[in-house]
Amino acid sequence: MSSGGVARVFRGAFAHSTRDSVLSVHPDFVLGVNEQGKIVFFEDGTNVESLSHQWGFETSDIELLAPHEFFMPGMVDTHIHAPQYAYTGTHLDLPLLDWLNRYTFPVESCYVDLDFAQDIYTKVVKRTLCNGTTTACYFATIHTEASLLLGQIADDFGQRALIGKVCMDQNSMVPNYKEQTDECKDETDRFIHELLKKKYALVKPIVTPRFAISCSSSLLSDLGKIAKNNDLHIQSHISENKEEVQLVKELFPDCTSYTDVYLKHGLLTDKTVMAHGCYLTDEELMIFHEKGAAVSHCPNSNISLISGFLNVRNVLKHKVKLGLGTDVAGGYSPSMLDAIRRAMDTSKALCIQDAQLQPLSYKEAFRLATLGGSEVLSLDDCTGNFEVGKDFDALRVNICVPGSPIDLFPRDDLEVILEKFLNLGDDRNIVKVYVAGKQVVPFS
Ligand SMILES: Nc1nc2[nH]cnc2c(=O)[nH]1
Ligand SMILES: [Zn+2]
Repeated sequence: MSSGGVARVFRGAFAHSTRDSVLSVHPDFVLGVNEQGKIVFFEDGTNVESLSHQWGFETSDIELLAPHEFFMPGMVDTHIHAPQYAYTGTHLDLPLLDWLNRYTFPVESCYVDLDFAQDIYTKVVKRTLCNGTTTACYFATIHTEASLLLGQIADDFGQRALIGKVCMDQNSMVPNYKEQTDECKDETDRFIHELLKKKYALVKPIVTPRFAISCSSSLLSDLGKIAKNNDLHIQSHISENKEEVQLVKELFPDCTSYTDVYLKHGLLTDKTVMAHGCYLTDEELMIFHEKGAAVSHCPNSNISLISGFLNVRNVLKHKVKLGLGTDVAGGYSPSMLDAIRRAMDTSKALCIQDAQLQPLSYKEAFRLATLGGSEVLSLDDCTGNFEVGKDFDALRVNICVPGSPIDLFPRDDLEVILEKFLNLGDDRNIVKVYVAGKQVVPFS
């Protein structure tokens, strides 16, 4: 395409969320992307002639979408365990703490083997990208080299990612899967500095205490300081399961709540994302709000491990930032479309118990999977919707691909098409994926 600051122009249907609107649909819009992958205009299709003069492109160079196609923002998986992809879809017969000891820790300890890591990490990055995850917030394992490899693979395939080397210095059940406190702190420092040194445009480190049960107070404090000194994101788990909440109470008797454990160790900031939160009290949610910390709702995992139901309405009522996570492999699906569906199911299950509650709409679930996720990861200045100035992270969705699981009817408008895709669609319908303006699916 001609120069003048625009590299690609698309025309067709777009759907996204904005700060003011949970769903905004545009049946005929034009969007321009510059060489840096940023959106430079997003306007009504009737403005195409003036835009072509202003930006110096030929209208014949515009990529036109078919009537059964639309663009939506790429989805943000705010919580996924890359190493657990090795056993996704299996081992869902135990509650959280037994599940960790019996299945998770033994598998994660294998990532000292970089060939094994290379295979699984390549597969999880490819699988999530094909399913429309343009941004992923990953837990890796305790191994620095394998965690760096995950960063390299995400960069190679063009996925936007936060990568966490897992920190844990307590593990009585699988004692070979932990580090000494000093070693864990030093390796975390090394991981952060090595990853930052790579200068990957879209891949950054995130400080990752596994959860309060796996970490000594001294390690938690060190990690809080590392995050502060380097202005880094933080991720962990909180209040996922009742047995876990009880154990945290016993391990940290000086703390008034699970939230207080992270708060006292400097781990609750406006760049923190905590997974699950099923049993957070209103007081704890108020602390989340005050600190600007976020919750990752992982509904598939919450049901699969029989952990609990997060009341999304209550989290939103407290104005706590909220997004969705697959939580592979506690959640058996790596697809954010599944997270959207399970979030709506969970909300409806809660409505069965409490008729006063308003169920989550598909529009709200769509927002959580896109703009909400970007807010959770404090990346909403560069991704999450199609606002001018943001990176073009997008899915080109085609409802009528061969073998499509969706049937369209003549009266189906764009909102209906979107709702059908969210409820019935899959990776066959995601014909192209863009991250920061670059086409990353189909793979080159
Ligand atoms: N679902 C889940 N919860 C956790 N809590 C601590 N570690 C984990 C994990 O790997 N998965
Ligand atoms: Zn998790």
